[in-house]
Amino acid sequence: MSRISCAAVCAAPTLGYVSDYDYDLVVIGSGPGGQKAAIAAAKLGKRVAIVDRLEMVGGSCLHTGTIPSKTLREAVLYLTGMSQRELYGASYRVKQEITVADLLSRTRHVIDREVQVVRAQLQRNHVTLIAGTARFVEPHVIAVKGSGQSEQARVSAGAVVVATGSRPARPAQVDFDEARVLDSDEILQLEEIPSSLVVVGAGVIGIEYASVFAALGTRVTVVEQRDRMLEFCDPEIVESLKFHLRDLAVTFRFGEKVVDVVVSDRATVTTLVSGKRILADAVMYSAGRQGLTDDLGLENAGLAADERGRLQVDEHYRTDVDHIYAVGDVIGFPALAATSMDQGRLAAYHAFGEPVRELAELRPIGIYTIPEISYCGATEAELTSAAVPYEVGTARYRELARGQIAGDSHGMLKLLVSTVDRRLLGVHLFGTGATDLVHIGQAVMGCGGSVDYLVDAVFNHPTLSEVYKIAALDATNKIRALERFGD
Ligand SMILES: Cc1cc2nc3c(=O)[nH]c(=O)nc-3n(C[C@H](O)[C@H](O)[C@H](O)COP(=O)(O)OP(=O)(O)OC[C@H]3O[C@@H](n4cnc5c(N)ncnc54)[C@H](O)[C@@H]3O)c2cc1C
Ligand SMILES: NC(=O)c1ccc[n+]([C@@H]2O[C@H](COP(=O)([O-])OP(=O)(O)OC[C@H]3O[C@@H](n4cnc5c(N)ncnc54)[C@H](O)[C@@H]3O)[C@@H](O)[C@H]2O)c1
Repeated sequence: MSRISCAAVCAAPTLGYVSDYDYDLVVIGSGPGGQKAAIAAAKLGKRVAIVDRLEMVGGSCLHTGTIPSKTLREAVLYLTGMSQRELYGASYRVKQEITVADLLSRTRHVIDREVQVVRAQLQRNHVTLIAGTARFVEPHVIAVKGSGQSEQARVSAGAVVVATGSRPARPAQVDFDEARVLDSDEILQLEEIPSSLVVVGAGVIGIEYASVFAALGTRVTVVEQRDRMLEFCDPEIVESLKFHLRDLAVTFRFGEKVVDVVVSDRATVTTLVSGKRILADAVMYSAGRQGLTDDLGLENAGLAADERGRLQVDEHYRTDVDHIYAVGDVIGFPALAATSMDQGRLAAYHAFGEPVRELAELRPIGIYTIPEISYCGATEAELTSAAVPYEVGTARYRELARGQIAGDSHGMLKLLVSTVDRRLLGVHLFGTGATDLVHIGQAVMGCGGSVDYLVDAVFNHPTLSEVYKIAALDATNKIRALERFGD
């Protein structure tokens, strides 16, 4: 175990209190939640340490989750030539035989660069990085074990932020062999691209990976116990995604549950409750995640996790023990890198009495399937059940010059607009750049803007952003027609 000290380590607290503890704050876990908690406290002049295994600096977000999966997607889009096929024809490829090495070299490069960024940020904010695995021995005392499993350090802390993240849930009856039967954290270790793959669980992780492998030419079967997938999204957009995935030879088995997976050195057979058997090169489980609290010694801190390893917190991310906070995946929903970062920052502010504003309620969802999906605000189903009258404005990328230039004819935007006061209530996107474009709608809605702003604003041409203007015109044309009918 090593302790990587930073220049001018341990700046004295500036807020007028002197602590007997080694650190004012110790953060356990260096993922997005932990990083932002540590830096926020350091910016307040606190003495901060963050504990994680050296090879995990940046968290599972950086090593097995968000960043590698998004980089893999980008590599697949580029090498398969998929996003250019509308322009150059169905047989267009940048590389004929794509190997795991081709894909992983890009992923490795991005991870290495990002680790450097995280370490540099911690260093320049004078956060001490303690390498190892942390465990509570007392509510204010944390023992750190190195790779040899022996205790290497003991540190005391005025406040603690637990940001230990999550791991994939693994059903006990399935024999994960790290070669053909894998969970979603292990999928990046595949030695070759499978020609067929069973994905168990059609949550966000399952569907993102299903679309990446389908784009690579793998025959994918998705098994999902519920009757539908991504039920929180706009059903029309989910239908469009399913259409695209089926077109890439994805088979969906909804309302089906896996009972058994048998593996040999050549293949796997997945058996469903209905009796169906699916032969495939590999199986990936993406059937939910479990908070990482098993070995944290929570009992020594006066805490307990629920059956899914999660810690309960109040609105300030404080656990039942006043000086211990928890953020990120370890507190469960929404379990996103996006939200974990802000939770970390807010927890640190609260711990040191810094005034905070609550996070804006309006939060975007981004799903990096191929094509991607993103939305913000209300869905049609929510507005209908709340009896809020609205009109829909729709625009398709194929109507945009930029859509033609980019070779995306299937992309679309749906705007949901109040017919009472013309406020924007929801935006739903499908296609190229959806996860970026959503922020235009988010900003307008966040400022209480109306559809008229989008009609009157001048947009750069040719851009995909113009999709907002066309959808806004569509919505206002419909509203006007109805109003005229009313007169
Ligand atoms: C495949 C996949 C794709 C995803 N895609 C997205 C996406 O596109 N957008 C998005 O917003 N979110 C996405 N997520 C979710 C996102 O990755 C997580 O929400 C985020 O990483 C949670 O951050 P965290 O701070 O809770 O910690 P994590 O990133 O989970 O990191 C926790 C860290 O704590 C460390 N740790 C654990 N126990 C200890 C201990 N006892 N001592 C010391 N250190 C410890 C671990 O080593 C790890 O480094 C994805 C997740 C997966 C799995
Ligand atoms: N783009 C993003 O924002 C992004 C990307 C990936 C992951 N994430 C986050 O990661 C978290 C975990 O995602 P996830 O997809 O693993 O979990 P999930 O809980 O969302 O989905 C798991 C799915 O597996 C199904 N399932 C469970 N057991 C099954 C069985 N035996 N047979 C068939 N189906 C089964 C469940 O019904 C469920 O639909 C989510 O909270 C998500 O927000 C976010």
